[in-house]
Amino acid sequence: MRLAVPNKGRLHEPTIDLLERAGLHVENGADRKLYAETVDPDVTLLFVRAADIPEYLADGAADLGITGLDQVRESGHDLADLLDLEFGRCRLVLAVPEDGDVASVEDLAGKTVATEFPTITREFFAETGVDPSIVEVTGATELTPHVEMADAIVDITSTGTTLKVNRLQVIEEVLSSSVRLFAREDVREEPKVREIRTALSSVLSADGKRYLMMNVPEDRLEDVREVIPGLGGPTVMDIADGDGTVAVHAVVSERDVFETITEVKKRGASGILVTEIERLVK
Ligand SMILES: Nc1ncnc2c1ncn2[C@@H]1O[C@H](COP(=O)(O)OP(=O)(O)OP(=O)(O)O)[C@@H](O)[C@H]1O
Ligand SMILES: O=P(O)(O)OC[C@H]1O[C@H](OP(=O)(O)OP(=O)(O)O)[C@H](O)[C@@H]1O
Ligand SMILES: [Mg+2]
Repeated sequence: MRLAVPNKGRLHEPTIDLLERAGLHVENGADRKLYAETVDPDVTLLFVRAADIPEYLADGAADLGITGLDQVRESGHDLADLLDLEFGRCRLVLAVPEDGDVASVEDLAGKTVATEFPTITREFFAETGVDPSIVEVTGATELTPHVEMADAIVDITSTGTTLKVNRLQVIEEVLSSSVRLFAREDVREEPKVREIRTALSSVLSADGKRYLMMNVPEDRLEDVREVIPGLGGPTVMDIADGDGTVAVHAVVSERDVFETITEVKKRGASGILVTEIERLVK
């Protein structure tokens, strides 16, 4: 099974980091290598440009891929969107000069729009019934309205800084994107694909969660139970020679940890331990 991942750019590091945390350790993945083996003999990584990943999947050169939804939409390929990996969040927006004469989509009739995403942009305008000319660029799109190349742009924004610096304002959102695990439709049900999806999902489920362990006098157990927000009920275990004390383990949200500790202590808990969770398979 081949998994295509971004070879550089902002998506490379978080992708490798996620694979490592999911236990899919990358072997011999030295810089400049175009592919690498993983700890799983059945999974090979291909290092490819984020924009090319959909094509690799559609061609059958790779079975799975990690890239932005924007890239898959732009490619026009029909791929299975298996899991939102919750990074690379951005919006594709239609933006115009702050002090210009375009204030709405309708004002773009007969005008020009510059973009790195011509397919998505054409689809967007096809739905509006307005038909501007589309100029394709491969970067620095925000410059084009200032050099009379375009009247508007369709480009990525996340913090909004680049638009602001270039005195551009958003008039429409075209697409909301994030990085996802994609598969070719014909392999989506394969056991190995499910296994990889579960491993990645378990890392996301563990994010922001802590494992809480404590000793509780048996006769206070119900009081303690009441204040543990937990994922399902807590696990209660007998302690050998516990002398009326049981061990209580629970998964709680990181933001609830402080208050939970205060509350369980009040109710007689002792020996409280908090640890990080690497993965949580539901
Ligand atoms: N400012 C941003 N904030 C969040 N996500 C972004 C941002 N810019 C791009 N992305 C996401 O990252 C993907 C790849 O963008 P990035 O600029 O890292 O790679 P690239 O342009 O392909 O890199 P390179 O041109 O160096 O190969 C985009 O398709 C989008 O999904
Ligand atoms: O809203 P912001 O946080 O300012 O981010 C938006 C900018 O980020 C991306 O550019 P990138 O840094 O990838 O440069 P590139 O055009 O060279 O790919 C995108 O094309 C925008 O220009
Ligand atoms: Mg970029």
